[in-house]
Amino acid sequence: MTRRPPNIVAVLGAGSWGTTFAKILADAGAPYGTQVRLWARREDVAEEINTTRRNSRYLADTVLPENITCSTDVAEVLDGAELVAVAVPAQSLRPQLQAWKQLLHEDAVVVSLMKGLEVGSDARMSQVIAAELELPAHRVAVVSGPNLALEIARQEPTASVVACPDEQVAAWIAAACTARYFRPYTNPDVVGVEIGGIVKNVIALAVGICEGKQMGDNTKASVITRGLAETTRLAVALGGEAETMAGLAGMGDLIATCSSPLSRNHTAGRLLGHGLTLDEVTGKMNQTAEGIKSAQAVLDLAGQLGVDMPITENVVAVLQGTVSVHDLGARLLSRELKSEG
Ligand SMILES: NC(=O)C1=CN([C@@H]2O[C@H](COP(=O)(O)OP(=O)(O)OC[C@H]3O[C@@H](n4cnc5c(N)ncnc54)[C@H](O)[C@@H]3O)[C@@H](O)[C@H]2O)C=CC1
Ligand SMILES: O=C(CO)COP(=O)(O)O
Repeated sequence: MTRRPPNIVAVLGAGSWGTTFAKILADAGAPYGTQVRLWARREDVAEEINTTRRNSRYLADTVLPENITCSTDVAEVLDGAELVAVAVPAQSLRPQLQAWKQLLHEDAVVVSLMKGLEVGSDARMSQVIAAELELPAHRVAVVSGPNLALEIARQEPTASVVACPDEQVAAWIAAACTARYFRPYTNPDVVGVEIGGIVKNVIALAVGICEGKQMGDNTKASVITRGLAETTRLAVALGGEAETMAGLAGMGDLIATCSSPLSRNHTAGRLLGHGLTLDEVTGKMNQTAEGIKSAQAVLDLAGQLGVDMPITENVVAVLQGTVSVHDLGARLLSRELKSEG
């Protein structure tokens, strides 16, 4: 039996992706009377959305649908929500979940929109959500793909992936976020989909550094392709599918992030390549570039599993200041010769 669309959905986090995903859910749910409730940390953001239908700090040119309301009161936002999507910076997630736990609807499905790995535990966001909220696997899902928020807010067509081990739940979420400009596919491979989204941020830092150093398209294509190879090795070692890495959440997201000036990770890399320090880069960007913090966690995880991730290793060394951006290209090329596979 097909499950009816959710009456109420909640989106926690009113940054660029949370606000854009709220718009997708609102456009998708409008014919069914779905109400979308967005949680913002800041009162001025909530007030602006409710009174002007805009979130000018993150999505200057977008008018949000009428069936979105925004509040700083998370209890109000979660009340009765059957579907809850979360888009806060990865490193800030765990401490917030305890406060949300008691407020969650008893059957709610929680969807991670985040693309980061937790520093310290090396946990994926779906793992943090399942552990802290004590949810079974069929009530935790991930949405990931080539999804630059600003393009989607402008309603430029894109595809994405909804990952959940329960295929009916994945199909229910996919239906709830299918809009004229947003086409989700389903995939039971949560590990692969999530790892694709996490590691592409680290590879985008490397590509950005190469671009900042005026290196050309051959260099960038080489880093992207070998970046996909190391992402695939990590995903497979964790139990994910190599096939997922050839899809939207793997190659698709990697291409979008490594080629777009809209990507914060790509931009951060480019600024590093121009010679700015890490502090100068983070000071200049007032948005989340997850790869900066996740890179070390990715490398730790790879180390535990005995997975070779040379690009990630070099990005971490640049971020730590032990390798100069001037030496990155040469370091990537001077590795021992081996077969491509
Ligand atoms: N922007 C994009 O195009 C996409 C972003 N993502 C992922 O979505 C997640 C969120 O990213 P964005 O919305 O882009 O970030 P953002 O920087 O645009 O917004 C982050 C939001 O989290 C809030 N926030 C910041 N620190 C917080 C804290 N300590 N506690 C609670 N809330 C806090 C901010 O007020 C803001 O509302 C990231 O994991 C990112 O990788 C995924 C797909 C696309
Ligand atoms: O995940 C994204 C596109 O799919 C957004 O990338 P950035 O976080 O680098 O902007």
